[in-house]
Amino acid sequence: MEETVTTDHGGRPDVERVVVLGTGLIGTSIALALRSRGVDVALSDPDPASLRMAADLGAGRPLEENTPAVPADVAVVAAPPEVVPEVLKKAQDRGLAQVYTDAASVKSSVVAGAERLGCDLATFVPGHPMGGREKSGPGAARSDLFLGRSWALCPTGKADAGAVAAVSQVSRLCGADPLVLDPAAHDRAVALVSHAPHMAASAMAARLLEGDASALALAGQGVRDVTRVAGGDPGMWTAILSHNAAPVAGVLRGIAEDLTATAHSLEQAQGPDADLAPVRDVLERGRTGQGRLPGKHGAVRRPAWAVLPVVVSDEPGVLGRLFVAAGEAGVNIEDVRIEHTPGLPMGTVSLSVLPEAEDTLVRALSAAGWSVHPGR
Ligand SMILES: NC(=O)C1=CN([C@@H]2O[C@H](COP(=O)(O)OP(=O)(O)OC[C@H]3O[C@@H](n4cnc5c(N)ncnc54)[C@H](O)[C@@H]3O)[C@@H](O)[C@H]2O)C=CC1
Ligand SMILES: O=C(O)C(=O)Cc1ccc(O)cc1
Repeated sequence: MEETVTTDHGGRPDVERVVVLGTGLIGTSIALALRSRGVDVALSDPDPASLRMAADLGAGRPLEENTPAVPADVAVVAAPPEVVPEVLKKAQDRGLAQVYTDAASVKSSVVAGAERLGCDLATFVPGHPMGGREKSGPGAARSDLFLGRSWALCPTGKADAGAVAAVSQVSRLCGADPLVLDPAAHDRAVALVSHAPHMAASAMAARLLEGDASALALAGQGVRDVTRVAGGDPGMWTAILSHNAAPVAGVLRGIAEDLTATAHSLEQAQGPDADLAPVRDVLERGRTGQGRLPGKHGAVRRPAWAVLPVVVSDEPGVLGRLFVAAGEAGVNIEDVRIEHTPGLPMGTVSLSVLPEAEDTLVRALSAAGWSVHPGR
């Protein structure tokens, strides 16, 4: 059961004041996105270093200790899944907000925990933003993390319609598309599209421990794509997997069957003309499945930045000079990616800029003697 949420208030948001409890990657990213839309944000985290960093990044101001005179519109619990129910209960008891949501990657266990602790389910709309990174903490936060992503909302039957509308608006303010589904359906879906893929990536990445340095030196983009998410925090992922154990185990069994059949077929193969039908079957189904993922035809709305590769020599100060040259041309660098081939004295710095600034930057850098490669 699922439905898209049509409650769109447009214009000036009704959600004007938000409290974010947990200022790690997700909490700080939500807070930054809301701040960029003019929302007043108060922050809280038991780790003072995380809280200070989030505040320094402009994600909001620290939440005052005492009970607020006026509750915020929405409180977002962006803490590890196992503590979400208790954080929610304390927040509701303090009257921090009129409506509550969370960001945990699992939903049935959070709802069960909230029920067990006697949380008010009329004002709680469990949520899950489907944007993330393989890094933790506020230092990895980005205001555009949720742009064009789905944001699952899993209200129980007891939730007020106004609470669902308010949380839906929070998701839209972060640039995401809210999608309502029940907690069990959510957990089955994310087992397939997030949790089992994470475990499969980790299992592949664990094989890399067996490779010697020369094997790893041959690694190209393919293995990096397949293993990227394996860089996530093992503690957090163990908690996520343990809270969605049966659905994830089911998907992993299917993967294991395909891999076992593939390995068996390859072991039986006698020469290049061997019948590899089982292998081909997995490859065919894999290609069809990959094609079912939305995104290729425009579902993901990331900012359309122009990317300008600049080949630079690997020497001290070169990045500083490049950034100064861009600044002198009046061009703001939105993002930067550095690729350095070990053993070579050169590297490529890819500068992301607003499309309308690209020509100016190309002209200015070329005139100053930089090796720019637009359109690559
Ligand atoms: N990492 C990812 O890509 C995604 C994670 N999520 C979910 O978002 C939640 C937060 O994950 P991340 O931000 O990645 O983790 P993180 O490790 O970057 O941040 C978690 C923060 O929660 C704080 N925290 C711990 N106990 C707390 C408590 N009792 N009250 C308030 N804050 C507390 C920690 O001090 C830390 O700052 C998790 O439930 C996770 O399942 C959802 C979407 C994506
Ligand atoms: O890194 C990615 O591509 C992700 O999809 C990250 C992610 C991790 C955990 C979630 O609960 C949701 C999204």
